Amino acid sequence: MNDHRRRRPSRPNGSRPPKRKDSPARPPAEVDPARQVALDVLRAVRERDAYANLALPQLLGQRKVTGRDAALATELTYGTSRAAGLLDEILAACSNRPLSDVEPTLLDALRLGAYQLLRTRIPSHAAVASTVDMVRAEAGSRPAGFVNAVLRRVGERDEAGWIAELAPDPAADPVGHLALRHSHPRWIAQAFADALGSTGDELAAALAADDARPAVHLVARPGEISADELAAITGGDPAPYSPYGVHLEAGAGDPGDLEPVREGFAAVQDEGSQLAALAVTRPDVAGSDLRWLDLCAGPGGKANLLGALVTLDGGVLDAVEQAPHRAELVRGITRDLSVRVHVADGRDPGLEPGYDRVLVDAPCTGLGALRRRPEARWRRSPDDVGDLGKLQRELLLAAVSLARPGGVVGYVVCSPHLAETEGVVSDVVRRSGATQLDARPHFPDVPHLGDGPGVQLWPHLHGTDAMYCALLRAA
Ligand SMILES: C[S@@+](CC[C@H](N)C(=O)[O-])C[C@H]1O[C@@H](n2cnc3c(N)ncnc32)[C@H](O)[C@@H]1O
Repeated sequence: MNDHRRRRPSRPNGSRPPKRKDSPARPPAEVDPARQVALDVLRAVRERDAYANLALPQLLGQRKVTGRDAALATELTYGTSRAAGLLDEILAACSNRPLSDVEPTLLDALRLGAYQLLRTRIPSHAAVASTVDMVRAEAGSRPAGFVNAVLRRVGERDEAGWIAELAPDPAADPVGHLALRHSHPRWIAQAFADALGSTGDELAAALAADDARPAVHLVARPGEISADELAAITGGDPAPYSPYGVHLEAGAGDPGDLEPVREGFAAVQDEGSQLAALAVTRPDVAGSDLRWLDLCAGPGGKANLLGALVTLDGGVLDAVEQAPHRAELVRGITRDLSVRVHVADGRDPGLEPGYDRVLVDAPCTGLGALRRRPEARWRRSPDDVGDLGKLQRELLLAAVSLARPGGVVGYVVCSPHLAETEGVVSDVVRRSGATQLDARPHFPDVPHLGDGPGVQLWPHLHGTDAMYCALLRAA
Protein backbone atom coordinates (compact mmCIF):
# COMPACT_ATOMS: atom_id res chain seq x y z
CA MET A 1 0.00 0.00 0.00
CA ASN A 2 1.25 3.43 -0.79
CA ASP A 3 -0.16 5.44 2.08
CA HIS A 4 1.67 8.74 2.18
CA ARG A 5 0.75 9.38 5.78
CA ARG A 6 2.30 6.14 6.94
CA ARG A 7 5.54 6.95 5.21
CA ARG A 8 6.13 9.99 7.39
CA PRO A 9 8.87 9.45 9.94
CA SER A 10 7.50 8.93 13.45
CA ARG A 11 8.04 11.85 15.78
CA PRO A 12 9.80 11.58 19.09
CA ASN A 13 7.64 11.09 22.18
CA GLY A 14 6.20 14.28 23.57
CA SER A 15 7.15 16.41 20.60
CA ARG A 16 4.49 18.65 19.22
CA PRO A 17 2.71 17.37 16.16
CA PRO A 18 4.35 18.83 13.10
CA LYS A 19 2.42 21.65 11.59
CA ARG A 20 1.02 20.29 8.35
CA LYS A 21 2.97 22.38 5.97
CA ASP A 22 0.60 21.25 3.29
CA SER A 23 -2.52 22.31 5.21
CA PRO A 24 -3.68 25.55 3.76
CA ALA A 25 -5.43 27.96 6.10
CA ARG A 26 -8.69 27.74 4.18
CA PRO A 27 -11.66 25.90 5.68
CA PRO A 28 -12.31 22.39 4.41
CA ALA A 29 -14.35 22.48 1.22
CA GLU A 30 -17.84 20.99 1.33
CA VAL A 31 -17.72 17.57 -0.24
CA ASP A 32 -20.37 17.13 -2.87
CA PRO A 33 -22.79 14.29 -1.88
CA ALA A 34 -23.18 12.90 -5.41
CA ARG A 35 -19.45 12.57 -5.98
CA GLN A 36 -18.90 11.16 -2.51
CA VAL A 37 -21.51 8.47 -3.14
CA ALA A 38 -19.87 7.65 -6.48
CA LEU A 39 -16.45 7.40 -4.84
CA ASP A 40 -17.74 5.21 -2.03
CA VAL A 41 -19.46 2.84 -4.46
CA LEU A 42 -16.30 2.56 -6.58
CA ARG A 43 -14.46 1.69 -3.39
CA ALA A 44 -17.03 -0.95 -2.39
CA VAL A 45 -16.79 -2.51 -5.84
CA ARG A 46 -13.02 -2.75 -5.54
CA GLU A 47 -12.72 -3.74 -1.89
CA ARG A 48 -15.74 -5.99 -1.39
CA ASP A 49 -16.46 -7.17 -4.91
CA ALA A 50 -19.79 -5.33 -4.57
CA TYR A 51 -22.00 -4.88 -7.62
CA ALA A 52 -22.29 -1.21 -8.50
CA ASN A 53 -25.94 -1.57 -9.53
CA LEU A 54 -26.82 -2.96 -6.08
CA ALA A 55 -24.47 -0.86 -3.93
CA LEU A 56 -25.43 2.45 -5.53
CA PRO A 57 -29.20 2.48 -4.84
CA GLN A 58 -28.49 1.29 -1.31
CA LEU A 59 -26.08 4.14 -0.59
CA LEU A 60 -28.29 6.74 -2.28
CA GLY A 61 -31.13 5.61 -0.02
CA GLN A 62 -29.02 5.59 3.16
CA ARG A 63 -27.69 9.09 2.52
CA LYS A 64 -31.00 10.38 1.20
CA VAL A 65 -29.39 11.56 -2.02
CA THR A 66 -32.18 12.19 -4.54
CA GLY A 67 -33.10 14.06 -7.71
CA ARG A 68 -30.28 15.64 -9.68
CA ASP A 69 -27.66 14.56 -7.16
CA ALA A 70 -28.78 10.93 -7.49
CA ALA A 71 -28.73 11.22 -11.29
CA LEU A 72 -25.19 12.63 -11.17
CA ALA A 73 -24.01 9.95 -8.73
CA THR A 74 -25.45 7.28 -11.04
CA GLU A 75 -23.83 8.71 -14.15
CA LEU A 76 -20.46 9.05 -12.43
CA THR A 77 -20.51 5.62 -10.79
CA TYR A 78 -21.59 3.64 -13.81
CA GLY A 79 -19.62 5.70 -16.30
CA THR A 80 -16.40 5.48 -14.30
CA SER A 81 -16.86 1.74 -13.73
CA ARG A 82 -17.37 1.05 -17.42
CA ALA A 83 -14.52 3.24 -18.56
CA ALA A 84 -11.98 2.05 -15.95
CA GLY A 85 -9.61 0.40 -18.46
CA LEU A 86 -9.44 3.42 -20.74
CA LEU A 87 -9.12 5.80 -17.79
CA ASP A 88 -6.24 3.75 -16.37
CA GLU A 89 -4.31 3.92 -19.64
CA ILE A 90 -4.68 7.69 -19.67
CA LEU A 91 -3.90 8.08 -15.97
CA ALA A 92 -0.77 5.93 -16.36
CA ALA A 93 0.41 8.28 -19.09
CA CYS A 94 -0.14 11.26 -16.78
CA SER A 95 1.32 9.89 -13.55
CA ASN A 96 4.97 10.06 -12.60
CA ARG A 97 4.70 6.67 -10.91
CA PRO A 98 3.18 3.40 -12.07
CA LEU A 99 -0.51 3.04 -11.20
CA SER A 100 0.37 -0.17 -9.33
CA ASP A 101 2.21 2.08 -6.83
CA VAL A 102 -0.74 4.42 -6.37
CA GLU A 103 -2.84 3.73 -3.31
CA PRO A 104 -6.10 2.12 -4.50
CA THR A 105 -8.31 4.73 -2.83
CA LEU A 106 -6.45 7.47 -4.71
CA LEU A 107 -6.81 5.52 -7.92
CA ASP A 108 -10.60 5.42 -7.41
CA ALA A 109 -10.58 9.20 -7.05
CA LEU A 110 -8.32 9.65 -10.07
CA ARG A 111 -10.64 7.54 -12.21
CA LEU A 112 -13.65 9.50 -11.01
CA GLY A 113 -11.95 12.81 -11.79
CA ALA A 114 -10.66 11.64 -15.17
CA TYR A 115 -14.11 10.38 -16.13
CA GLN A 116 -15.62 13.78 -15.40
CA LEU A 117 -12.90 15.49 -17.43
CA LEU A 118 -13.16 13.23 -20.45
CA ARG A 119 -16.72 11.98 -20.67
CA THR A 120 -18.99 14.59 -19.10
CA ARG A 121 -19.80 18.24 -19.66
CA ILE A 122 -18.68 19.13 -16.15
CA PRO A 123 -16.27 22.07 -16.49
CA SER A 124 -12.65 20.98 -16.05
CA HIS A 125 -11.99 23.19 -13.05
CA ALA A 126 -15.01 21.73 -11.23
CA ALA A 127 -14.03 18.14 -12.13
CA VAL A 128 -10.51 18.65 -10.76
CA ALA A 129 -11.41 20.78 -7.73
CA SER A 130 -14.23 18.51 -6.53
CA THR A 131 -11.98 15.44 -6.75
CA VAL A 132 -9.06 17.15 -5.06
CA ASP A 133 -11.35 18.38 -2.26
CA MET A 134 -12.57 14.85 -1.56
CA VAL A 135 -9.04 13.50 -1.46
CA ARG A 136 -7.88 16.34 0.78
CA ALA A 137 -10.77 15.74 3.19
CA GLU A 138 -9.98 12.03 3.41
CA ALA A 139 -6.25 11.73 3.01
CA GLY A 140 -4.67 15.15 3.49
CA SER A 141 -3.03 17.61 1.21
CA ARG A 142 -0.07 15.68 -0.17
CA PRO A 143 -2.20 13.02 -1.82
CA ALA A 144 -4.52 15.83 -2.93
CA GLY A 145 -1.54 17.54 -4.58
CA PHE A 146 -0.66 14.36 -6.45
CA VAL A 147 -4.25 13.94 -7.66
CA ASN A 148 -4.37 17.58 -8.69
CA ALA A 149 -1.18 17.25 -10.75
CA VAL A 150 -2.29 14.08 -12.51
CA LEU A 151 -5.78 15.37 -13.32
CA ARG A 152 -4.40 18.61 -14.70
CA ARG A 153 -2.33 16.56 -17.13
CA VAL A 154 -5.38 14.46 -18.04
CA GLY A 155 -7.28 17.67 -18.79
CA GLU A 156 -4.68 18.77 -21.35
CA ARG A 157 -6.40 16.63 -24.02
CA ASP A 158 -9.90 15.42 -24.71
CA GLU A 159 -10.79 11.74 -24.98
CA ALA A 160 -10.20 11.60 -28.74
CA GLY A 161 -6.79 13.21 -28.26
CA TRP A 162 -5.77 10.62 -25.69
CA ILE A 163 -7.01 7.76 -27.85
CA ALA A 164 -5.04 9.08 -30.81
CA GLU A 165 -2.00 9.18 -28.56
CA LEU A 166 -2.37 5.85 -26.74
CA ALA A 167 -4.45 3.40 -28.77
CA PRO A 168 -2.82 0.90 -31.15
CA ASP A 169 -2.77 1.84 -34.81
CA PRO A 170 -6.22 0.90 -36.18
CA ALA A 171 -4.77 -0.43 -39.42
CA ALA A 172 -2.29 -2.74 -37.70
CA ASP A 173 -4.45 -3.75 -34.74
CA PRO A 174 -8.12 -2.87 -35.32
CA VAL A 175 -9.44 -4.91 -32.39
CA GLY A 176 -6.89 -3.46 -29.94
CA HIS A 177 -7.72 0.03 -31.16
CA LEU A 178 -11.48 -0.41 -30.77
CA ALA A 179 -11.06 -2.17 -27.42
CA LEU A 180 -9.32 0.87 -25.97
CA ARG A 181 -11.58 3.37 -27.69
CA HIS A 182 -14.69 1.75 -26.25
CA SER A 183 -13.06 0.71 -23.00
CA HIS A 184 -13.39 -3.05 -23.25
CA PRO A 185 -10.78 -5.63 -22.31
CA ARG A 186 -9.12 -6.76 -25.48
CA TRP A 187 -10.17 -10.41 -25.11
CA ILE A 188 -13.82 -9.37 -24.89
CA ALA A 189 -13.53 -7.13 -27.95
CA GLN A 190 -11.93 -10.09 -29.75
CA ALA A 191 -14.82 -12.38 -28.67
CA PHE A 192 -17.32 -9.85 -30.06
CA ALA A 193 -15.28 -9.61 -33.29
CA ASP A 194 -15.27 -13.39 -33.68
CA ALA A 195 -19.03 -13.65 -33.14
CA LEU A 196 -19.81 -10.75 -35.48
CA GLY A 197 -17.23 -11.68 -38.13
CA SER A 198 -16.15 -8.03 -38.09
CA THR A 199 -13.16 -6.06 -36.93
CA GLY A 200 -14.48 -2.86 -38.48
CA ASP A 201 -17.58 -0.69 -38.33
CA GLU A 202 -19.88 -3.37 -36.97
CA LEU A 203 -17.53 -4.23 -34.13
CA ALA A 204 -17.24 -0.53 -33.35
CA ALA A 205 -21.03 -0.22 -33.26
CA ALA A 206 -21.36 -3.28 -31.00
CA LEU A 207 -18.75 -2.03 -28.53
CA ALA A 208 -20.23 1.48 -28.53
CA ALA A 209 -23.73 0.14 -27.80
CA ASP A 210 -22.28 -2.06 -25.08
CA ASP A 211 -20.77 1.04 -23.49
CA ALA A 212 -24.01 3.03 -23.46
CA ARG A 213 -26.44 3.15 -20.58
CA PRO A 214 -29.30 0.79 -21.43
CA ALA A 215 -33.01 1.39 -21.10
CA VAL A 216 -34.80 -0.66 -18.45
CA HIS A 217 -37.09 -3.29 -19.98
CA LEU A 218 -40.16 -4.68 -18.28
CA VAL A 219 -42.14 -7.81 -19.02
CA ALA A 220 -45.92 -7.75 -18.62
CA ARG A 221 -46.95 -11.04 -17.11
CA PRO A 222 -49.22 -12.89 -19.59
CA GLY A 223 -52.75 -13.22 -18.27
CA GLU A 224 -52.36 -10.30 -15.85
CA ILE A 225 -51.72 -7.17 -17.90
CA SER A 226 -50.98 -6.36 -21.54
CA ALA A 227 -47.83 -4.61 -22.71
CA ASP A 228 -49.96 -1.67 -23.88
CA GLU A 229 -51.57 -1.32 -20.47
CA LEU A 230 -48.20 -1.62 -18.75
CA ALA A 231 -46.72 1.01 -21.06
CA ALA A 232 -49.63 3.37 -20.33
CA ILE A 233 -49.26 2.94 -16.56
CA THR A 234 -45.48 3.29 -16.48
CA GLY A 235 -45.08 5.95 -19.16
CA GLY A 236 -42.92 3.55 -21.17
CA ASP A 237 -43.17 2.33 -24.76
CA PRO A 238 -44.28 -1.10 -25.95
CA ALA A 239 -41.16 -3.06 -26.93
CA PRO A 240 -40.51 -3.49 -30.64
CA TYR A 241 -40.31 -7.31 -30.69
CA SER A 242 -41.58 -8.96 -27.52
CA PRO A 243 -45.39 -8.94 -27.27
CA TYR A 244 -44.99 -8.68 -23.49
CA GLY A 245 -42.18 -6.11 -23.36
CA VAL A 246 -42.10 -2.45 -22.36
CA HIS A 247 -39.11 -0.12 -22.56
CA LEU A 248 -38.67 2.58 -19.95
CA GLU A 249 -36.58 5.65 -20.53
CA ALA A 250 -32.96 5.33 -19.33
CA GLY A 251 -32.70 6.91 -15.89
CA ALA A 252 -36.46 6.68 -15.28
CA GLY A 253 -35.92 5.87 -11.60
CA ASP A 254 -36.09 2.62 -9.67
CA PRO A 255 -38.42 0.25 -11.58
CA GLY A 256 -38.98 -1.65 -8.31
CA ASP A 257 -41.06 1.34 -7.18
CA LEU A 258 -43.54 0.97 -10.05
CA GLU A 259 -46.87 -0.32 -8.87
CA PRO A 260 -47.26 -3.15 -11.45
CA VAL A 261 -43.79 -4.41 -10.49
CA ARG A 262 -44.56 -4.22 -6.77
CA GLU A 263 -47.85 -6.04 -7.36
CA GLY A 264 -46.20 -8.79 -9.44
CA PHE A 265 -48.03 -7.99 -12.71
CA ALA A 266 -44.76 -7.01 -14.29
CA ALA A 267 -41.04 -7.57 -13.72
CA VAL A 268 -37.75 -6.17 -14.92
CA GLN A 269 -36.48 -8.33 -17.78
CA ASP A 270 -34.36 -7.51 -20.80
CA GLU A 271 -36.33 -7.88 -24.02
CA GLY A 272 -33.71 -10.35 -25.31
CA SER A 273 -34.43 -12.67 -22.38
CA GLN A 274 -38.14 -12.47 -23.16
CA LEU A 275 -37.53 -13.32 -26.82
CA ALA A 276 -35.29 -16.28 -25.97
CA ALA A 277 -37.80 -17.73 -23.48
CA LEU A 278 -40.66 -17.23 -25.94
CA ALA A 279 -38.70 -18.93 -28.73
CA VAL A 280 -38.66 -22.15 -26.68
CA THR A 281 -42.48 -22.11 -26.62
CA ARG A 282 -42.90 -21.71 -30.38
CA PRO A 283 -41.71 -24.77 -32.36
CA ASP A 284 -44.57 -27.26 -32.80
CA VAL A 285 -44.60 -30.38 -30.70
CA ALA A 286 -46.95 -33.23 -31.58
CA GLY A 287 -49.55 -34.14 -28.99
CA SER A 288 -49.57 -32.97 -25.40
CA ASP A 289 -47.68 -29.78 -24.52
CA LEU A 290 -48.27 -29.34 -20.80
CA ARG A 291 -44.99 -30.43 -19.12
CA TRP A 292 -42.30 -27.80 -19.26
CA LEU A 293 -38.94 -27.67 -17.50
CA ASP A 294 -36.60 -24.78 -16.70
CA LEU A 295 -33.30 -26.39 -15.74
CA CYS A 296 -31.41 -23.27 -14.49
CA ALA A 297 -34.20 -21.15 -13.15
CA GLY A 298 -32.78 -18.71 -10.59
CA PRO A 299 -33.56 -15.90 -10.02
CA GLY A 300 -36.71 -16.69 -11.99
CA GLY A 301 -37.11 -14.18 -14.83
CA LYS A 302 -37.74 -16.75 -17.55
CA ALA A 303 -39.55 -19.13 -15.17
CA ASN A 304 -41.98 -16.27 -14.49
CA LEU A 305 -42.74 -15.79 -18.19
CA LEU A 306 -42.84 -19.51 -19.07
CA GLY A 307 -44.78 -20.30 -15.89
CA ALA A 308 -47.42 -17.68 -16.72
CA LEU A 309 -47.83 -19.10 -20.25
CA VAL A 310 -48.01 -22.74 -19.21
CA THR A 311 -50.43 -21.88 -16.41
CA LEU A 312 -52.77 -20.25 -18.94
CA ASP A 313 -52.63 -23.50 -20.95
CA GLY A 314 -53.36 -25.65 -17.89
CA GLY A 315 -49.87 -27.16 -17.70
CA VAL A 316 -47.01 -27.18 -15.20
CA LEU A 317 -43.46 -25.83 -15.20
CA ASP A 318 -40.80 -27.58 -13.13
CA ALA A 319 -38.13 -25.04 -12.20
CA VAL A 320 -34.74 -26.43 -11.12
CA GLU A 321 -32.13 -24.28 -9.41
CA GLN A 322 -29.02 -25.43 -7.60
CA ALA A 323 -28.49 -22.44 -5.28
CA PRO A 324 -31.08 -22.49 -2.47
CA HIS A 325 -31.27 -18.69 -2.11
CA ARG A 326 -31.86 -18.31 -5.83
CA ALA A 327 -34.47 -21.07 -5.76
CA GLU A 328 -36.21 -19.02 -3.07
CA LEU A 329 -36.31 -16.06 -5.49
CA VAL A 330 -37.93 -18.31 -8.11
CA ARG A 331 -40.52 -19.41 -5.53
CA GLY A 332 -41.25 -15.80 -4.70
CA ILE A 333 -41.76 -14.58 -8.25
CA THR A 334 -43.79 -17.64 -9.38
CA ARG A 335 -45.75 -18.26 -6.18
CA ASP A 336 -49.20 -17.89 -7.77
CA LEU A 337 -48.34 -19.83 -10.93
CA SER A 338 -48.41 -23.49 -11.78
CA VAL A 339 -44.68 -23.80 -11.08
CA ARG A 340 -42.90 -26.37 -8.90
CA VAL A 341 -39.47 -25.28 -7.70
CA HIS A 342 -36.77 -27.91 -7.04
CA VAL A 343 -33.42 -27.24 -5.40
CA ALA A 344 -31.27 -29.64 -7.38
CA ASP A 345 -28.36 -30.00 -9.77
CA GLY A 346 -29.76 -29.67 -13.27
CA ARG A 347 -27.30 -32.29 -14.49
CA ASP A 348 -29.15 -34.89 -12.45
CA PRO A 349 -32.27 -33.32 -10.97
CA GLY A 350 -34.05 -36.59 -10.17
CA LEU A 351 -37.13 -35.64 -12.21
CA GLU A 352 -39.16 -37.96 -14.43
CA PRO A 353 -38.03 -37.49 -18.07
CA GLY A 354 -40.50 -36.86 -20.88
CA TYR A 355 -40.82 -33.05 -20.88
CA ASP A 356 -42.45 -31.40 -23.88
CA ARG A 357 -40.19 -28.32 -23.61
CA VAL A 358 -36.98 -27.74 -21.71
CA LEU A 359 -35.11 -24.47 -21.26
CA VAL A 360 -31.42 -24.45 -20.29
CA ASP A 361 -30.52 -20.85 -19.46
CA ALA A 362 -27.02 -21.89 -18.58
CA PRO A 363 -24.57 -20.20 -16.22
CA CYS A 364 -22.27 -18.18 -18.48
CA THR A 365 -19.74 -15.35 -18.54
CA GLY A 366 -22.51 -12.78 -18.99
CA LEU A 367 -20.46 -11.01 -21.69
CA GLY A 368 -23.77 -10.20 -23.36
CA ALA A 369 -25.07 -8.12 -20.45
CA LEU A 370 -22.01 -6.01 -19.70
CA ARG A 371 -23.94 -2.81 -20.33
CA ARG A 372 -26.19 -3.65 -17.36
CA ARG A 373 -23.30 -4.52 -15.01
CA PRO A 374 -20.87 -1.66 -15.26
CA GLU A 375 -17.84 -3.24 -13.58
CA ALA A 376 -18.33 -6.79 -14.89
CA ARG A 377 -16.10 -6.48 -17.94
CA TRP A 378 -13.05 -5.87 -15.73
CA ARG A 379 -13.83 -8.80 -13.43
CA ARG A 380 -14.21 -11.52 -16.02
CA SER A 381 -11.25 -13.41 -17.43
CA PRO A 382 -10.80 -15.67 -20.45
CA ASP A 383 -10.36 -18.60 -18.02
CA ASP A 384 -14.04 -18.24 -17.06
CA VAL A 385 -15.04 -19.32 -20.56
CA GLY A 386 -13.20 -22.63 -20.29
CA ASP A 387 -14.40 -23.27 -16.74
CA LEU A 388 -18.04 -22.82 -17.73
CA GLY A 389 -17.89 -24.82 -20.97
CA LYS A 390 -17.95 -28.22 -19.28
CA LEU A 391 -20.95 -27.33 -17.11
CA GLN A 392 -22.81 -25.83 -20.09
CA ARG A 393 -22.33 -29.05 -22.10
CA GLU A 394 -23.39 -31.26 -19.20
CA LEU A 395 -26.52 -29.21 -18.55
CA LEU A 396 -27.53 -29.21 -22.20
CA LEU A 397 -26.93 -32.97 -22.49
CA ALA A 398 -29.10 -33.50 -19.40
CA ALA A 399 -31.81 -31.28 -20.90
CA VAL A 400 -31.89 -33.32 -24.10
CA SER A 401 -32.22 -36.55 -22.11
CA LEU A 402 -35.06 -35.07 -20.00
CA ALA A 403 -37.06 -34.03 -23.10
CA ARG A 404 -39.38 -36.56 -24.72
CA PRO A 405 -38.62 -37.71 -28.27
CA GLY A 406 -39.71 -34.80 -30.46
CA GLY A 407 -39.65 -32.43 -27.50
CA VAL A 408 -38.03 -29.01 -27.82
CA VAL A 409 -34.90 -27.94 -25.94
CA GLY A 410 -33.81 -24.30 -25.82
CA TYR A 411 -30.20 -23.48 -24.98
CA VAL A 412 -29.75 -19.86 -23.94
CA VAL A 413 -26.74 -17.91 -22.72
CA CYS A 414 -26.28 -14.21 -22.19
CA SER A 415 -23.02 -14.20 -24.08
CA PRO A 416 -21.96 -13.99 -27.70
CA HIS A 417 -18.69 -15.86 -27.04
CA LEU A 418 -18.52 -18.62 -29.66
CA ALA A 419 -17.13 -21.11 -27.14
CA GLU A 420 -20.28 -20.65 -25.05
CA THR A 421 -22.69 -20.57 -27.96
CA GLU A 422 -22.03 -22.55 -31.14
CA GLY A 423 -19.16 -24.49 -29.57
CA VAL A 424 -21.41 -25.98 -26.88
CA VAL A 425 -24.37 -26.60 -29.17
CA SER A 426 -22.45 -28.33 -31.96
CA ASP A 427 -20.76 -30.63 -29.44
CA VAL A 428 -24.02 -31.59 -27.78
CA VAL A 429 -25.83 -32.13 -31.09
CA ARG A 430 -23.05 -34.48 -32.12
CA ARG A 431 -23.05 -36.36 -28.82
CA SER A 432 -26.80 -36.57 -28.21
CA GLY A 433 -28.29 -37.18 -31.63
CA ALA A 434 -30.63 -34.19 -31.18
CA THR A 435 -31.36 -32.07 -34.24
CA GLN A 436 -30.72 -28.34 -34.27
CA LEU A 437 -33.70 -26.34 -35.51
CA ASP A 438 -33.50 -23.05 -37.34
CA ALA A 439 -34.33 -20.71 -34.45
CA ARG A 440 -34.85 -17.64 -36.64
CA PRO A 441 -38.55 -18.19 -37.49
CA HIS A 442 -39.20 -18.36 -33.76
CA PHE A 443 -38.08 -14.75 -33.37
CA PRO A 444 -40.88 -13.31 -35.52
CA ASP A 445 -40.37 -9.82 -36.94
CA VAL A 446 -36.89 -9.54 -35.41
CA PRO A 447 -34.45 -8.32 -38.10
CA HIS A 448 -30.73 -9.08 -38.55
CA LEU A 449 -30.76 -12.67 -37.37
CA GLY A 450 -27.80 -13.77 -39.47
CA ASP A 451 -27.33 -17.13 -41.14
CA GLY A 452 -28.80 -19.31 -38.37
CA PRO A 453 -29.52 -21.86 -37.16
CA GLY A 454 -28.78 -20.24 -33.77
CA VAL A 455 -29.88 -16.68 -33.05
CA GLN A 456 -27.51 -14.10 -31.64
CA LEU A 457 -29.13 -10.86 -30.48
CA TRP A 458 -27.05 -7.67 -30.05
CA PRO A 459 -27.44 -4.32 -28.32
CA HIS A 460 -26.49 -2.40 -31.48
CA LEU A 461 -28.88 -4.34 -33.71
CA HIS A 462 -31.82 -5.14 -31.45
CA GLY A 463 -31.49 -2.91 -28.39
CA THR A 464 -31.33 -6.08 -26.27
CA ASP A 465 -28.58 -7.75 -24.32
CA ALA A 466 -26.38 -9.99 -26.49
CA MET A 467 -28.45 -13.09 -25.81
CA TYR A 468 -27.87 -16.33 -27.73
CA CYS A 469 -30.53 -18.98 -28.33
CA ALA A 470 -30.32 -22.38 -30.02
CA LEU A 471 -33.31 -24.69 -30.38
CA LEU A 472 -32.91 -28.48 -30.54
CA ARG A 473 -35.38 -31.28 -31.10
CA ALA A 474 -34.73 -34.35 -28.99
CA ALA A 475 -34.35 -37.64 -30.85
C1 LIG B 1 -28.13 -17.54 -16.24
S1 LIG B 1 -28.75 -17.93 -14.69
C2 LIG B 1 -30.41 -18.30 -15.05
C3 LIG B 1 -31.29 -17.08 -15.16
C4 LIG B 1 -32.76 -17.41 -15.09
N1 LIG B 1 -33.15 -18.40 -16.06
C5 LIG B 1 -33.62 -16.17 -15.25
O1 LIG B 1 -34.11 -15.93 -16.37
O2 LIG B 1 -33.81 -15.46 -14.28
C6 LIG B 1 -28.10 -19.52 -14.38
C7 LIG B 1 -28.59 -20.14 -13.10
O3 LIG B 1 -28.14 -21.50 -13.07
C8 LIG B 1 -27.84 -21.84 -11.75
N2 LIG B 1 -26.99 -23.05 -11.78
C9 LIG B 1 -25.66 -23.13 -11.85
N3 LIG B 1 -25.27 -24.42 -11.90
C10 LIG B 1 -26.40 -25.14 -11.88
C11 LIG B 1 -26.66 -26.53 -11.92
N4 LIG B 1 -25.66 -27.43 -12.00
N5 LIG B 1 -27.94 -26.94 -11.85
C12 LIG B 1 -28.95 -26.04 -11.76
N6 LIG B 1 -28.76 -24.72 -11.74
C13 LIG B 1 -27.50 -24.28 -11.80
C14 LIG B 1 -27.18 -20.61 -11.19
O4 LIG B 1 -27.26 -20.61 -9.78
C15 LIG B 1 -28.04 -19.51 -11.83
O5 LIG B 1 -29.08 -19.17 -10.98
